[in-house]
Amino acid sequence: MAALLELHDVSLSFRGVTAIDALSFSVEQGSICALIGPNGAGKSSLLNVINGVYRADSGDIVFDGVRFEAIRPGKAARLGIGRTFQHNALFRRLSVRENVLAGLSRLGQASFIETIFRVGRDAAERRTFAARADRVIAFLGLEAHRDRIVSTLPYGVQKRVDLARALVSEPKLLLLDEPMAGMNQDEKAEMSRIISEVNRTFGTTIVLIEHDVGIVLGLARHIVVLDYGRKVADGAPDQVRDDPEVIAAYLGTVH
Ligand SMILES: Nc1ncnc2c1ncn2[C@@H]1O[C@H](COP(=O)(O)OP(=O)(O)OP(=O)(O)O)[C@@H](O)[C@H]1O
Repeated sequence: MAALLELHDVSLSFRGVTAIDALSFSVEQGSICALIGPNGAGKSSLLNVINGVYRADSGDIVFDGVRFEAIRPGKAARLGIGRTFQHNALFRRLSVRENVLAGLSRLGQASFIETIFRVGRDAAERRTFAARADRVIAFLGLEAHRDRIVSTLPYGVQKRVDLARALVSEPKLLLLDEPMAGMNQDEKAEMSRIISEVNRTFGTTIVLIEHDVGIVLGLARHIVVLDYGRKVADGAPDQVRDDPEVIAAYLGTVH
């Protein structure tokens, strides 16, 4: 299958500290790719470069046939790059539905406020967006929580709301920054099942950061291992698991 995402020699540093060091790899259309590596390896920075939150110092990215050196986050979203964050960036005082609708605000004609509060100019757009939000809410099993205020929900449910908000724009590429952080084993298994189902049902290509190697080996078809911003390994789970450099750099250390 063709690559949906290609990184070519991407580098990024913060005041002389190298976060990403001449990194190149590709992610196949329709696959689940996991980024693993110790704290500070550059994983979150890399997601930030791909969706335009950070600007790389050098190198370029090809996404769905479009080559860019830097991109604005809004443009990345419109091209089909969706994103969740390591620490939920949800609107805590708004309902689940309003948060999911917020994921559509960059796509329509209406303003952000008009989109989440379902008021304003374009009634047809409002109806389409509301139907899309409700479909994603149902798909992720969030119906019972639809009108509840996000801050009142358990953490595991909030992580699902974050995923719903990213998914509602129907991204081609979904970047998930530690979607299972802080979860117990049952919640991780449930989130892992949901991520697989999103991938299977919608064909969404997924790049995710996850520290639990057991989960990663079961979920991802492709694993990229980073250490000090460099690529240590890149391949199928079996290859990566048996790579001596990976064992030394990551699997051998307790995270
Ligand atoms: N905004 C920033 N300003 C300065 N330095 C930063 C910034 N973001 C990241 N860094 C530095 O870049 C390096 C890579 O950090 P990054 O957060 O990308 O790693 P990570 O692999 O995601 O780590 P973790 O697993 O802890 O989330 C680290 O040295 C970090 O301190």
